[in-house]
Amino acid sequence: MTKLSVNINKIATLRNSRGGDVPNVVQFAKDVQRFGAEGVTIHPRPDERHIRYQDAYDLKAEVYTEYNIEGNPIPKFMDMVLKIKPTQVTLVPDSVDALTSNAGWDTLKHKDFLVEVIQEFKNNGIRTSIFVDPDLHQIEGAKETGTDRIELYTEAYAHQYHLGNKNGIDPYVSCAELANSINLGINAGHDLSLDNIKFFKENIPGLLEVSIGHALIAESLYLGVETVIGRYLEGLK
Ligand SMILES: CC(=O)[C@@H](O)[C@H](O)COP(=O)(O)O
Ligand SMILES: NCC(=O)COP(=O)(O)O
Repeated sequence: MTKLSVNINKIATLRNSRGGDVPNVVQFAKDVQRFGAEGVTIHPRPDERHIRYQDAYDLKAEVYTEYNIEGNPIPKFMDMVLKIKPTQVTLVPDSVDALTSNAGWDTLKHKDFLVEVIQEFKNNGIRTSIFVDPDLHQIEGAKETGTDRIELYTEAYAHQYHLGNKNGIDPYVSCAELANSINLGINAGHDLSLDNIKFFKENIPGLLEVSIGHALIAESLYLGVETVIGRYLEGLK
């Protein structure tokens, strides 16, 4: 069973573009859970360009499925996560100005830092996951950090799948097999979509959770726009 955690960053992006509260991020989180999502993911960035730190606090009361907060564990982020105590924290090595996440951790180089941060979250009862490239050395390094799970960075898979190269899955299968053999839980995310999710799920053994935002929101627009235009036309009759 693989859980679907819906990343609602894009809802905050849309809200922020008008300065008001439409769409309402908390209401959206309540609705995706009502529609069956098994988790809600947010990835607040230091400039708060989409999800704001206040959103992270406001969501705490309404996320009754798995609450996953992603981000680079800078002091401000750590402080927030330790106060909120979500189900899971996913550590992502973003630079401050990153447009979106673009690399996994170097778990060998940053081992001491990761060990310390992960221990602090685990001491507070928060499950930990670290964002990693599909590289066997990085998976072994992740195990050494004490993390409960890894999140496989799936951008490369999604790109190759889009080009028609199904063997782009191969490094992910190898990493998943290794992770399973050393008792590391497996999550995955980034650029997963309706197009590529089924093949990924079918080939990755032990996939516990996927977090999906960008494509899921774009697909929702396309799948909903016909209905909404019909309703406007009704209203304009
Ligand atoms: C870790 C990851 O792949 C996602 O959290 C992604 O970074 C979403 O963040 P943005 O919505 O800021 O692109
Ligand atoms: N952890 C990945 C995530 O939350 C969503 O990534 P994307 O679907 O917006 O690329």
